[in-house]
Amino acid sequence: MSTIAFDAAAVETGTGQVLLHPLTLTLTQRRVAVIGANGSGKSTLLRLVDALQLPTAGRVHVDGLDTRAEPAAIRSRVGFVFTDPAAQLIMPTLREDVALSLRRSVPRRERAARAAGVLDRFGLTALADRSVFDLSAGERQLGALAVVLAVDPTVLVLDEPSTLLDLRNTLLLRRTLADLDQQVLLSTHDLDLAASCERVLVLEDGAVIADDAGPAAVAFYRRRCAEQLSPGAPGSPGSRSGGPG
Ligand SMILES: Nc1ncnc2c1ncn2[C@@H]1O[C@H](COP(=O)(O)OP(=O)(O)OP(=O)(O)O)[C@@H](O)[C@H]1O
Repeated sequence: MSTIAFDAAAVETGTGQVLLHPLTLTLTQRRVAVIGANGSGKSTLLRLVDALQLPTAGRVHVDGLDTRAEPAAIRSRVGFVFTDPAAQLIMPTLREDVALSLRRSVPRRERAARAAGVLDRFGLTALADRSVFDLSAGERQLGALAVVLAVDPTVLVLDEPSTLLDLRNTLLLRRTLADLDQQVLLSTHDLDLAASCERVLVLEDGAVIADDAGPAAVAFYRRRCAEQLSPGAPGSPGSRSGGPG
């Protein structure tokens, strides 16, 4: 299993806004989820792992590789699935996109068969040659996952992978992730998916406020949200705190 290590890793904008407070932890579990409110810093944390975002302080390592010093080696190891499949799919069809992602690792004569196998695994064979613009959002999201998994990354990072999926495809995604050999780090608002992970980080305002096994962390997060919405809690609807006198 891989090791993702955050060593006082922090992210600040050029204007001094803190997106992620210094974070020190080591992730070695097979399935790790990051949950939290909109804007709490989940995507920022995930992007550090693939060197899409470099820490403005501290370090991030994947299997000993420093994301700052070796971004290319990091990216060949870490597959990143974006929330928006349009950010991932660049070819006219899924078949071409999967074949493109295989161009560095698979000889040309073997690419077609490999691409067909990957698409079949996700139930995408019937859609493989259709224009990606004619696919539904959920079909594109599954396609983007297939494109990234085709090259067999060591670590798979997924930013809200089930946002666009219907129940059947959500279950397909869950089963696919459960069966993978790779280490998986994902952010999600799907608390059932989070609860099925071995370890869950709960983020709030750019800081980890809980770090626990799936069900315990999800229960903590539910309580936290309920407390914040209860009458009189700071920031809750109807709360007068912070408002004009
Ligand atoms: N380059 C940037 N400059 C200023 N603020 C930024 C920048 N990038 C992100 N942010 C802000 O940082 C906060 C965290 O963003 P992030 O995308 O990590 O949140 P998130 O937890 O993934 O949210 P969501 O659940 O809505 O996807 C947000 O308030 C966002 O607006």
